[in-house]
Amino acid sequence: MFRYELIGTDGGARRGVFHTPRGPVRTPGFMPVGTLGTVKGLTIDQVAATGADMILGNTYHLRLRPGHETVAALGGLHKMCGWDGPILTDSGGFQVFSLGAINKVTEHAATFRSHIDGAKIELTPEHSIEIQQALGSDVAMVLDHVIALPAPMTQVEDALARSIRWAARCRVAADREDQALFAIVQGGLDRTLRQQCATELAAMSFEGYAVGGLSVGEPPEDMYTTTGFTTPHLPVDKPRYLMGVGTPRDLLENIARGIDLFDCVMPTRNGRNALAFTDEGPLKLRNAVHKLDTRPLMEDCPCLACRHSRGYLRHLFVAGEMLGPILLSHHNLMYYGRLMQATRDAIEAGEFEAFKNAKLAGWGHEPF
Ligand SMILES: CC(C)(C)OC(=O)NCc1c[nH]c2nc(N)[nH]c(=O)c12
Ligand SMILES: [Zn+2]
Repeated sequence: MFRYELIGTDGGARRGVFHTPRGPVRTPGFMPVGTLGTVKGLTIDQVAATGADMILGNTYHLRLRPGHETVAALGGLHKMCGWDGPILTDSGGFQVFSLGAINKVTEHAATFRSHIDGAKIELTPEHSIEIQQALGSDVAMVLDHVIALPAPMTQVEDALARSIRWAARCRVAADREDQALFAIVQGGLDRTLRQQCATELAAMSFEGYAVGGLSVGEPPEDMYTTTGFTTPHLPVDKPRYLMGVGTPRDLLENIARGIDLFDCVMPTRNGRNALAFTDEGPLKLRNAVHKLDTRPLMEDCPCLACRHSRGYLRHLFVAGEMLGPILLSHHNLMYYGRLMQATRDAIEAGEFEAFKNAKLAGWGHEPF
């Protein structure tokens, strides 16, 4: 049902394919975020046109609205959204700790109040799996205890140990052959904790391994170092997924350290806010400098925005037209999708290092 095929490597970078019942996921690959069953502002066909093989949904959000039973009644997440490719759902671990009015975490569950109607919800590892099975995603994530960094080492260790126990409970509860289960490595920025956690989870059998608890605002170099000493302790024959990451630079630096999959709201959220990703670095399109610029964002980009001038895109944002966020979201996802395609080609050609350095030079120092 699920198999990761390693096609080749170039230094620490891996070229592979993650085979799923709903089709192959080419790696390195980027997953557009479709939190509430929609990649905000784009039709599912426009998302497919960006080259995405797998999209992400969120257990926490869909559990609150419209509810996992409603999604199931509408035929499941694929049918409801009209996406027949692979879907990965996050377990709620991150969202509960970053969105939910968290009351308490016990060994049994993370209990929180809905940010929509204040309803009290008890998210146990078993309930998270139950929701993901009702949504019918192809890849489910274990429920992890995510804590904001920086945090005292005792807290990091306590959350890590609970995350491992919860991962074991998710493994027991997950009984759908057609749904893969990915584990999540936590441990802050600590080498020993990260390696211990990776080793322990690798000894349990999961179809893939995520690195969580990063992209937290720590300096990018600390994230890269942490990824670098974590991935060597993960199975070679399973995909590695760095959650919630990141900028174009983050993607290439982490691919160089053995990461295969990414998800991030950056391209879509920044697209809605008039920031365009290009090979010369990000452009803020509300800036008056673009007012009379007849050039597209990028000459060779096949997206819906690049049929127009920068001046027109600026006008749409200044006028508050809904087309602005739609066009720029499409461009940014196309940019990430084409960056991943070019990366896969560079790894196959054994030219990844030179490719990465050329991209970094073009981007300059992003203000992220
Ligand atoms: C900012 C803090 C440190 C809270 O977490 C992260 O940025 N962590 C990255 C992240 C994104 N999505 C996730 N989903 C889950 N289940 N667990 C995670 O750690 C993450
Ligand atoms: Zn474009």
